[in-house]
Amino acid sequence: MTDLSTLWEVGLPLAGTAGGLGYAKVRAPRVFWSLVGLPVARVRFAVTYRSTMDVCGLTVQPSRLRAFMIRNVARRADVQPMPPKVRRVRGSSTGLRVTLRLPAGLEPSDVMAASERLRHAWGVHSVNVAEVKPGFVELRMTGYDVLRRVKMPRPVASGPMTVPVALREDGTAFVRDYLKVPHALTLGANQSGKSMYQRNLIAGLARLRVALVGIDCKRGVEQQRYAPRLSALAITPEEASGLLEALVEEMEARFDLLSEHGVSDVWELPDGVRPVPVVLLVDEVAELFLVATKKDEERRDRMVTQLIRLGQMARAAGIFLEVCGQRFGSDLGKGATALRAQLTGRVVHRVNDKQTAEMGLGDIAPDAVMAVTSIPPDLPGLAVAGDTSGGWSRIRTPELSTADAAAICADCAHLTPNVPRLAPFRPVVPIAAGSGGPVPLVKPIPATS
Ligand SMILES: Nc1ncnc2c1ncn2[C@@H]1O[C@H](COP(=O)(O)OP(=O)(O)OP(=O)(O)O)[C@@H](O)[C@H]1O
Repeated sequence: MTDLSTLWEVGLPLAGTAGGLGYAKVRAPRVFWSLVGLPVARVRFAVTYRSTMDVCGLTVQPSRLRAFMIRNVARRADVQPMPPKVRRVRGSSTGLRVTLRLPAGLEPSDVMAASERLRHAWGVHSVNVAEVKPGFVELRMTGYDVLRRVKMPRPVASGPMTVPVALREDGTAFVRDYLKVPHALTLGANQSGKSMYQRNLIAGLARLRVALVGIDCKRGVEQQRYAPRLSALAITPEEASGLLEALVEEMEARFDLLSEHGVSDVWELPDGVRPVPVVLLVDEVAELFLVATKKDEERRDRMVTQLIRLGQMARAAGIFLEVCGQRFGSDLGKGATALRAQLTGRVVHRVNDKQTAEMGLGDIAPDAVMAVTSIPPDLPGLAVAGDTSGGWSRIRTPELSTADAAAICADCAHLTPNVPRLAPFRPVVPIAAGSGGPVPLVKPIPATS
């Protein structure tokens, strides 16, 4: 009887705890990592650090002076190879971050090359290595697959033109910063998650003091719902041509303004004079390249030339491009590769062939092409983001419904600037579906241009 009651008193709570942890591991990996994974990883790291670095080839022989000190001051006969010095260890709800000071003879690429071995040695989901400053690297370990269920970290970077759009596999936010990377291209096959990416971007941009301009030649099926927050929208190639012409005129007028004030960038202008930044969102860029007649061909050539001009010069005038499509190669027609070269931020979702992955990343981050071809179809929204530094990372957007994105645009409608040159393209605000009435009227704030 006593045995039975002891078993009941001790076994039941133990079984409950084990069951709870097993449930948390699957359903709430963040909680499981914080309660179990992180303490275990910390201990494992502390106990095995030196031997792991040794077997991973990340140790160097100490300098002669140091070897002399070890022998004569510390009175140790054997002089062991030294691993990088651990400067800081920080745990988080997604992983563990360790800052290392590299000894002479080791460089960040040595640690990057060993990241897969380190991951296995410490039993974590991934190890990403980032150079934080010369001589220092940060090991960003994640305890579980953070991209399976995306939860954006807080606080995230902020700035006048920064939008957190997705989560990186190292647990940090992937931030679209237009001042660092002014123009970008997003590629992906059908159902790969391009629209979700655009939705997150628009929802973030809607809250900033920027003019959003849309070109969606699929008759506006994607962008029409964001109309309350759009300063201009074109839904046919004819309208797109006129809108691009107006944008180029706007850019030229802004250059006149820069020249009047003797500055080379809108951000150098005084606050009261600076024109509002403009972000042009082009959905399914291939639609702009399609031609049926000779007349269409002329219009296409004009539009592509205008887009290339914007790509080459508009950054200084505060006009940024965000282009999206399924493919973007020379097969689209004249000017496609010249335009692509201007779009230096790249996000490539699952694609149908290696060639498309190469179109997206081959010219800026060749190592990332393989990563794109291995994106599984059961993880829509997973993408590879690269930039001209050659660096790349896997990212995934949080889920955001079209209704929620449209509601954010409607809530932020009062932030919609009226850019006079783009006024003829101002979209008609549609009746909100199911609301039984119109969405709040747009209250334009006067443009300063
Ligand atoms: N980050 C994500 N997390 C979860 N589900 C996602 C994510 N991104 C996309 N999805 C889902 O995948 C499906 C396709 O997404 P989306 O419409 O964004 O793809 P797309 O590339 O724009 O497709 P298409 O070109 O056919 O319009 C949708 O059902 C969407 O809900």
